[in-house]
Amino acid sequence: MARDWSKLDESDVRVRPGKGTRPRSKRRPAHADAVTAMVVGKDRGRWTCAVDGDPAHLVVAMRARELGRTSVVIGDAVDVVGDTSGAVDTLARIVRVAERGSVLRRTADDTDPFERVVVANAERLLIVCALADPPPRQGFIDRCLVAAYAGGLEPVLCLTKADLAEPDALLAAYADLDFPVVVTRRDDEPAELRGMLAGGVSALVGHSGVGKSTLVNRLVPDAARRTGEVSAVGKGKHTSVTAVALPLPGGGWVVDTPGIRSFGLAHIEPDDIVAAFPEFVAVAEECPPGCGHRGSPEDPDCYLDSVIASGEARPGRLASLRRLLASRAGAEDPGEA
Ligand SMILES: Nc1nc2c(ncn2[C@@H]2O[C@H](COP(=O)(O)OP(=O)(O)OP(=O)(O)O)[C@@H](O)[C@H]2O)c(=O)[nH]1
Ligand SMILES: [Zn+2]
Repeated sequence: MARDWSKLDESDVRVRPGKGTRPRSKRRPAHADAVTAMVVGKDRGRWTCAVDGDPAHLVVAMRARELGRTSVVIGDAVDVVGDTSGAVDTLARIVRVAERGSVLRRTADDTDPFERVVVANAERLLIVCALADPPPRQGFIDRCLVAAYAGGLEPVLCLTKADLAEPDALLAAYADLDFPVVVTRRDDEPAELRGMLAGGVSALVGHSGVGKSTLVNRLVPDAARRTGEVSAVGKGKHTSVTAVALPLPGGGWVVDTPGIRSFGLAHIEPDDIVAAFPEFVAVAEECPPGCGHRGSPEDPDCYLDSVIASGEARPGRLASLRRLLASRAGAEDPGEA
């Protein structure tokens, strides 16, 4: 997703053919007065941006014409010009979008064949999964992990409804993956989770009914009001909010992603997943070209097993890695994740 901004600035140069001795191009100032902001809401061609990341300084902006159809999503770091006071009925302009540090893509579906980025620059992906009601689905968690690792986000697994079932079996299933797991229940303060989410942007995913709203309302005391506010600023109230970043009282943001039921994994290469398992990276380069690293029977010449044989990695790590590779390949849980 790296963009070359020097190139993009050249779209500022307007060439007028056939005007005699007039200068054939005019270089506009490169928006020296721009302020930087984080996109926290998106609704029908209007973006809500927090100037300098300040949740109290929200500005509604449109996309400057020179950006064309450049994608601008929640979490993007943007440069904004024009009236950036945030006063009612003002409209600023987004003139630049910074290179993204991480991306979360939703999967293509019937209404849109492209895997679009829904959240940019999130530090972590909070995978919310109920221990019961609805029953946990490991296939879903695995696909979320693939999306997180490949997109450059740190996964955090949040197991909810601990009053209904024990977390032991799920904890065991992920013990080899070395990412943080937190267990919550509605009648407990989510203090540990609060600590994990402090600072940076956390994107939240989970099936309907797992307790995301319950959690968000706990973490962001005025979440309901803010959701309305962000969608209402400047344009009147709309209901079609796709994703919204909500400020955490202790700093940082949570992004709920309603409607995101699965992630786009089609563009992900096996090596993108291996990259999240440092002890296998070097050896993976010795595999035959195009190796999917899944071992027999899919990749009988895969070299990763040698790391286990030499004792440099735990067998559980390779098993977990291969489970994720299978998940990416759609071997498990095909269709909806
Ligand atoms: N027993 C129990 N029920 C819970 C817990 N957390 C949430 N629930 C219940 O589970 C149901 C779904 O919770 P929500 O917070 O609405 O779930 P959600 O993930 O936001 O669901 P959607 O809005 O459909 O995406 C509600 O009836 C909650 O009261 C919990 O820790 N224990
Ligand atoms: Zn291999």
